[in-house]
Amino acid sequence: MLTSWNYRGMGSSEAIRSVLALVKKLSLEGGNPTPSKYIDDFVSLIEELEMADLGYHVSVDHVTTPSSDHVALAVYVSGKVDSGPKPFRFHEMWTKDPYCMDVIQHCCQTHVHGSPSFNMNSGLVELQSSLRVWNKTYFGNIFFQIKEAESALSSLLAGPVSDLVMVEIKNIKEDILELYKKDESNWNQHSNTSMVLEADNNIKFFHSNVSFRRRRNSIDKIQNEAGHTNVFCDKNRGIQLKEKQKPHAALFPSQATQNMAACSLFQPSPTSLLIPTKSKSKSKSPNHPFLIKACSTNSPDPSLIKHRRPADQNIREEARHNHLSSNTHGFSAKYVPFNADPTSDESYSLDEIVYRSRSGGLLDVQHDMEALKKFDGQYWKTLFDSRIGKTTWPYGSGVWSKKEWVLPEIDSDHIVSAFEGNSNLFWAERYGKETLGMNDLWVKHCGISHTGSFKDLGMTVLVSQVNRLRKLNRPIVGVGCASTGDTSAALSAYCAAAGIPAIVFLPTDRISMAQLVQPIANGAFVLSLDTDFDGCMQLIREITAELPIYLANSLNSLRLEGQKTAAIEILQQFDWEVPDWVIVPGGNLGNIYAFYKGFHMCKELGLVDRMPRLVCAQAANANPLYLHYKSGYSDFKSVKANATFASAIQIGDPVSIDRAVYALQNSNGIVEEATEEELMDAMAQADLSGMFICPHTGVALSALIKLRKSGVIGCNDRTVVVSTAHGLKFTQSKVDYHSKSIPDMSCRFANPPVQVKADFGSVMDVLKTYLSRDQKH
Ligand SMILES: N[C@@H](CCOP(=O)(O)O)C(=O)O
Repeated sequence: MLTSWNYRGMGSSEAIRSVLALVKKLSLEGGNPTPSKYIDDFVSLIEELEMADLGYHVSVDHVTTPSSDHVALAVYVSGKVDSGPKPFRFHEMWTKDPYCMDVIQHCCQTHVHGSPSFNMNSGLVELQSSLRVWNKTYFGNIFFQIKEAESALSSLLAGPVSDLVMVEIKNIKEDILELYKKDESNWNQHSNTSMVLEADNNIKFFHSNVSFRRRRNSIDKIQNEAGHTNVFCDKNRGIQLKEKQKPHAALFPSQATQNMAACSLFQPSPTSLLIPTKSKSKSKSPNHPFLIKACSTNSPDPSLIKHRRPADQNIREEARHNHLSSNTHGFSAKYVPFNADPTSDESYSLDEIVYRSRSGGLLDVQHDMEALKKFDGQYWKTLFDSRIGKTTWPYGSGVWSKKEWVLPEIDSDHIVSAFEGNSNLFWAERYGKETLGMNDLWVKHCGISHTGSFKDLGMTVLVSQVNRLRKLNRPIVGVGCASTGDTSAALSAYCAAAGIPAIVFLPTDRISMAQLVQPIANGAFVLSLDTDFDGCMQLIREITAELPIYLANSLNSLRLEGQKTAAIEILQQFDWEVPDWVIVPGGNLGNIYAFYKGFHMCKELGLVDRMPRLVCAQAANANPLYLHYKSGYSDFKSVKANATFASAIQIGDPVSIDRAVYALQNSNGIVEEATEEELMDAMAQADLSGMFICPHTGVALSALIKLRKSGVIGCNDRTVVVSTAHGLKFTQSKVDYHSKSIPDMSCRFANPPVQVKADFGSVMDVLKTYLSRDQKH
């Protein structure tokens, strides 16, 4: 051992401490020794030690002439150094772990047969050894546990990735995160201990140690998303980090670095940090392969980036590489006649271009439920939950996170998605309480979406299938739809994203300016037709029968496969608890069936045990379903739809009437209607509570108001109102309402702007009036 012995009493090893004790004794006896006197004393101390027979042999090989209060010594210590039992030290970090309390409680409860002091003493003795054992097993092998988990993860990632494997991957990643947390506590504890032991005793030693560690652990290059590395070298200091962040985190990982680790576990993080290895030091600094890993500056460790997407790959290619699109469980779906006789064997591949059954009826997408049922409800819930909010292609989408239930056979490579879905479920606290006396009212904001309406959910599916068919060289020259504004906006955007021509038929002057400009901006071929939606729908059906233009209206049952995911999402957002009521505005009536189908699948596959009751809400000016419902679903008669502020549901001959009736009959459903005044008041009143809804959502809220008044919906019923489009698409109707320019409408909740002269007195006057009025309220 080479050491520098400070005769004023500083040292570090056990042997030297023993020597120091004797030196101090000597000092007390003989006064403060001078350096030269000290050398003699030291030699005799060594002899004393020898004679004391402490179980080890100590000898001084060389002593320099002291030039300061430090003397260089070569001290040999051999034999067993018995420093006595290691003192028990209670670690603060233990208290942060819930299992620690179990250990403590167990030890406190086991000794109940002696006197209280005996019990306490026995408990403490046992606690001491139990905590030691627990600490060793729990914190002692984290490094190996991390290694094991990582290698399990690597093998899983290297093999074909099935859905079960994905769940396993997720679990392992979560385990690794937990281990990192433990590791962090462990090293925080150790850093504190080191500080107490070393820093207070030897500040210089501590700082030189820290400087060494800082140099060794500093970041010398940062790899960006494109795989390029920025090197930060400073000749004077060796290696220096230019970024604002200092690399202290590398010494003992902080919460921030843990969060970054978490980030990099689940998704490629924009920047990977590479730390140079200076030596195979015995540093206790933990080695975090996902975040910070030692690697040579010149030859980066390839394993460092094994979980990151290579720089020249995008998320779609990454999915391809990881076989994320493989349908290893053989899930499948086909078209069958809607509500078909179970004995019918009529069916079509989803790759066929077919919109009607042989008898001219509607079609439905039927999934192989037996294949899906091989996995229980818990499996599906876990799988769907694991995909929320990621950027993994294509599961980051609320629709494609349920891919197995939507289009199981499509290759992820063919999917056209804007990561739609995952829309906000808004707790309408104030509106619910003040307007309806309800405390569990929710608004599912499907309009907070890529093109501002729920149509995105269906359109991603339809355009993806078209994309696939075109890749399979099927002769599809474009995709067309008739629209009241939202379908055309969604179709145009998704087609533009995929480079597929979109053709939209719009009724002149019947859609909002915002809705009209959407397909125009997205490059669709826009036909403004002098008819209503029903006229446009009739025309597009005829045209698509003649030309190889794929029909994108919800007559095409593919659309509903995407739309049904909104229902699954609601359940998911309630942690798989079923609401009592779901209220959906209805026009062409595909959506009410889509909601039914989503809820029904969740029940059939064991994710939930019941269905909510459905309510379909129509504008009184376009109410064919309401009239049909009132007639007890006898003969359906289409109507001439009159102008309504809820222009997107101004439809008199809904394509999906049979689907809607089926959905309502099988969910103990109700149909309600709303006059123009009711729907506009409901919209304005909801807006005054902080929403900004579309008139169609106003129709749904009017239905709710009526059902609350009649007592059908109870004050504690958990109720979800589906908001179908973004309010910003319908600003003109709001402007008309708030400027009270709608004939025969009192506009009770209008809040028109006040014109005021731009001088202090005038502004004060109007404010005084306003504020005193406010106080009276
Ligand atoms: N409200 C729709 C009308 C068309 O309905 P769809 O279900 O066939 O898309 C629209 O926004 O165009």
